[in-house]
Amino acid sequence: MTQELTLSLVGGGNMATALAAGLIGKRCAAHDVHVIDPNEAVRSRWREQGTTVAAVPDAQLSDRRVWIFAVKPQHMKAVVLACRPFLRPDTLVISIAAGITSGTIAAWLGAPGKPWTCLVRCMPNTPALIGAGVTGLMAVPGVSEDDKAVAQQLMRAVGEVVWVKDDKALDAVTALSGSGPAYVFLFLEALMQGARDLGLNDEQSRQLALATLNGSTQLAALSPDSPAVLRERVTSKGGTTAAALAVFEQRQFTAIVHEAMQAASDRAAELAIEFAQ
Ligand SMILES: NC(=O)C1=CN([C@@H]2O[C@H](COP(=O)(O)OP(=O)(O)OC[C@H]3O[C@@H](n4cnc5c(N)ncnc54)[C@H](O)[C@@H]3O)[C@@H](O)[C@H]2O)C=CC1
Ligand SMILES: O=C(O)[C@@H]1CCC=N1
Repeated sequence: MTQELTLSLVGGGNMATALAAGLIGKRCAAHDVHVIDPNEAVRSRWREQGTTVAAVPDAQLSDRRVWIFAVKPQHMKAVVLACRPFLRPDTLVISIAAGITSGTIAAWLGAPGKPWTCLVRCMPNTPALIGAGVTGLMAVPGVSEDDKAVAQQLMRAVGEVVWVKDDKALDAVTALSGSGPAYVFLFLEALMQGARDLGLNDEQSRQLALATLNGSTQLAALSPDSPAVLRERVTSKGGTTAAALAVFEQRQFTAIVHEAMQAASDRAAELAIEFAQ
């Protein structure tokens, strides 16, 4: 364990669970994690893991080094304001909520004209559950190097990290790697369905589709060549791949992906406005 951190996890749902899978045992002990969640079933799950739990924040948590806010964007304002009385001026706050800007959160936590400076916005993704996540991070102006290092250390426990410069870039991260696992799962589902339609059984479809995605992404990561070059090497003139790619092109696959990512990024910007008031 590089550094034992005391942590308050506000919201104990899907993403918090994925983060905790990597953090507990690596960056903090289970008993150093306190989960705040109004849902008793959620609390019970965390209790079984050895964390402490509560339905609401309280003063006993004031000495926690880091508070991670992992509630839905629509709950962020009420939850942040409810927690604010229990934060010390040097408490590092990490928000993983999509959209809600660092400026908005810093204003909720700070005093008029004096926004909170111990704040890092992060956009992790669910492969964190198996230590294969990637997290985009951005720090507000004035954040200390120590706080940035702590945030990075936490997120490194569940995968790779990429720092970006502002909220707009973090919305782009959201559209790529935050939401991205869902795009990949959709593609995987489509490949498996296509294989079944061509006569393969469920197990064969699953094994072949997963190994294809896995092998191709590993090859792309390790190869000095671009994805376009790797794609061309699969594509024989007049062959099967060319026939398939012609359909992708005709149906404007690249444009669809582009449009989908734009929609995700636009939605992040909308959430920022919708739930900032
Ligand atoms: N699921 C994902 O892939 C990712 C989610 N996020 C962000 O993480 C946040 C949480 O998302 P999920 O974990 O998917 O949602 P979720 O619905 O699984 O978890 C949210 C949790 O917050 C709890 N909650 C509701 N009101 C609360 C309150 N007043 N105090 C404390 N806890 C409260 C709920 O009971 C629930 O357990 C969102 O803001 C989302 O944008 C970020 C990256 C990826
Ligand atoms: O769908 C969402 O809004 C969240 C943010 C990124 C992944 N899930």
